[in-house]
Amino acid sequence: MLPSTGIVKTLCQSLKEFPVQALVVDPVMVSTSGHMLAGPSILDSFREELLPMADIVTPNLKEASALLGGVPLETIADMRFAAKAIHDIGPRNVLVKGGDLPASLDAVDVFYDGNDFYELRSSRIMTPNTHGTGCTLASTVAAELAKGSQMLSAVKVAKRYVEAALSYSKNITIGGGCQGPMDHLLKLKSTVQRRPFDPSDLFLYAVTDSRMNKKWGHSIVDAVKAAIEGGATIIQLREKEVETSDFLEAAKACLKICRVHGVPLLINDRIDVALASDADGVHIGQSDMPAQVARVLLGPDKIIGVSCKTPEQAKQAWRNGADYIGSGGVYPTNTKENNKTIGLDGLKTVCLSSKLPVVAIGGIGISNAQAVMGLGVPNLKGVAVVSTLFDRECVSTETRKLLEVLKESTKIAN
Ligand SMILES: Cc1ncc(COP(=O)(O)OP(=O)(O)O)c(N)n1
Ligand SMILES: Cc1ncsc1CCOP(=O)(O)O
Repeated sequence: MLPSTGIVKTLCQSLKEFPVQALVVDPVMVSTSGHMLAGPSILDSFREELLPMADIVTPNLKEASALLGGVPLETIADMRFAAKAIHDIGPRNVLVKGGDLPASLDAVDVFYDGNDFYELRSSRIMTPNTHGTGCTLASTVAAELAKGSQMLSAVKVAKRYVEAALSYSKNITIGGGCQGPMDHLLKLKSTVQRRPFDPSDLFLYAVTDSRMNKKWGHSIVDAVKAAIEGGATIIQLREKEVETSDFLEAAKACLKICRVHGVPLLINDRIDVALASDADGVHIGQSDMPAQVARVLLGPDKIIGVSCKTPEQAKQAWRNGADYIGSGGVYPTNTKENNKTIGLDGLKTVCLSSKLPVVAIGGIGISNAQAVMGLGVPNLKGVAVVSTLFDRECVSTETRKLLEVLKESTKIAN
């Protein structure tokens, strides 16, 4: 929002003529650094025209106070009062940002949707580089809403993103002023601990199975080591029968090995284990934790894969913030009970319906991997396999053999 009465009036007129999918208003009047950016004359047009049209308004404490005629706002109870009072002006949702709440270690924001209050906490990042945080938060909310997120999810993702960007840029120096801007490009910089998700990681996707490991006397860690040795490009721990504490220990041990080899490690279904072990992400099914909730819990940097059998599910996965799709069973499988087979045609339909990279799964091995990759759809990036690698005595040899077949199939395709 630009801070001039004329512009606010023109904007409101345009919004009446051309309604938008969602209107996010950051009522820029006082910057994060405390500078006045607009005079009191703008308040009437905010209150009377713009706020009643807004899906959400995101004032900081000083702006909330100004919108309410200068009431002091110093506690979380005050912020709740302000959120309700601003909601009464007309916006559907209000987020009062408590970045400069006195005596608070956490950065606490209060979200109010007209029925319930939510206190959203994140750690306070001590940095002079806070220019642009409010605009970034509001823009991220808008971007999430455009992707189809619910309002509260969008706000949570935005808050996480701002926290991560502030933390990433807390020590950089830009210019000679006492305050600097935050750096939004953390995802593109190489200094973050894990490299960003690369769809080509899906090429040979090894998915573990505790029953198979038990049958062959392999520990999870040994099985993962062997798969990486054979050339697996990504690992998923799909451990349906282990205790949570054993799962967590195994995940931490596997993560060490995966990090050394630059191979991403994902956890099947268990967001809690992924969070506790700091694994690179999760793979979730249609009846697991919804992907948009997983995204809020895991933050913007973790990898999220979603199982999809239909174009509708694939479209939803995209809207929910998934990074890739696992699609199958392409062929019948004994590894997953009662799993519907979608065939090569079903796989192709899912691939063509989505912008996301896809990995095929289900009954895939040496004899049919080439037929799968030969489908020739650009976003089909690889195959995910369980029994072909892990229901075998020598996991590394089997992985190597499959890798050769996959490499051969890409040569043929090119
Ligand atoms: C890469 C990949 N794709 C699909 C699945 C299946 O996941 P889900 O539907 O959650 O079923 P379970 O694996 O939990 O039985 C997968 N695990 N990996
Ligand atoms: C987990 C899963 N999801 C769809 S099929 C399948 C099992 C794949 O196992 P396998 O590679 O042994 O057929």
